[in-house]
Amino acid sequence: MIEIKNLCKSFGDKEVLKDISAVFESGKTNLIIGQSGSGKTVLIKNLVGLLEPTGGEVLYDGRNFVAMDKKEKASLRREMGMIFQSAALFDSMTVLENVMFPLDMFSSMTLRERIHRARTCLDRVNLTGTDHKFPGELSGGMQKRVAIARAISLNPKYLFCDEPNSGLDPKTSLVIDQLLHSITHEFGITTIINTHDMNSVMGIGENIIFIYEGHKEWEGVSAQVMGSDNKRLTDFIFASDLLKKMRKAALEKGKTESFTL
Ligand SMILES: Nc1ncnc2c1ncn2[C@@H]1O[C@H](COP(=O)(O)OP(=O)(O)OP(=O)(O)O)[C@@H](O)[C@H]1O
Repeated sequence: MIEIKNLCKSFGDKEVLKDISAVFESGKTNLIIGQSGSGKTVLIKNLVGLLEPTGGEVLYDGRNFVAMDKKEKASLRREMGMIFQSAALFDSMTVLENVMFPLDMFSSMTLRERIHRARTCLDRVNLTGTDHKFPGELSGGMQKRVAIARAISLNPKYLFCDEPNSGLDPKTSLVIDQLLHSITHEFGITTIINTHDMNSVMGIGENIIFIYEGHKEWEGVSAQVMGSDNKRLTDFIFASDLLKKMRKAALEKGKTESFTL
């Protein structure tokens, strides 16, 4: 579980995160949503230590990350997996080498054990047999799955995903969402996903934090989005006329709980 308490972040006079408190539970897909520029990436960067908060606490299962020294932070970082917007794979390395990279860097496993572990992770994301391919030979969805395999190679307790569906078609995005969801449940990971994807919100939003201009405007689960009377949230989620009409029709039929995009 990750808990943030009164988190603030400013750049000079510019206040980007304003007193955000939230709990991200383990074994759940926690989503951070919000308009472009609302502060989602800055929030994730504060969580993983790429930025220092101006105020507040970040607690990893009770351990205050902000107050840790460099060595303690480095050790906690080994419990984190990260998936970036672009899959951020090493183009000159094979798929297997990419997945082995964190193991090479941070584990004391033998070569045989590292290969075995990397292959197990590739099997888990349905990429058996792609060991010797290079990222450039794979589709965008397959590259994301390699990135997921790499992110779980060290058995992370915490998984951070920045826009995991960017650049993917809706069907492939669903595959990635389902994979992240099932891995999260299977291994009891605290997963935090920064997303714009409304299918993800409705499909895997087990805990949703909606950030508006740097503050937490709303939180809930996907089944509560539809019936919410928070106008900023519904304007954001149901941005197009088509979605507004679908929401209206579903509300009229009283189908707020079962609505999916
Ligand atoms: N290093 C920085 N220095 C100054 N301002 C920054 C810095 N990083 C981010 N910001 C500002 O913080 C605000 C929030 O940015 P952030 O990248 O978190 O938005 P976002 O919600 O992730 O947007 P998007 O969905 O487009 O990625 C923006 O106004 C941005 O310009």
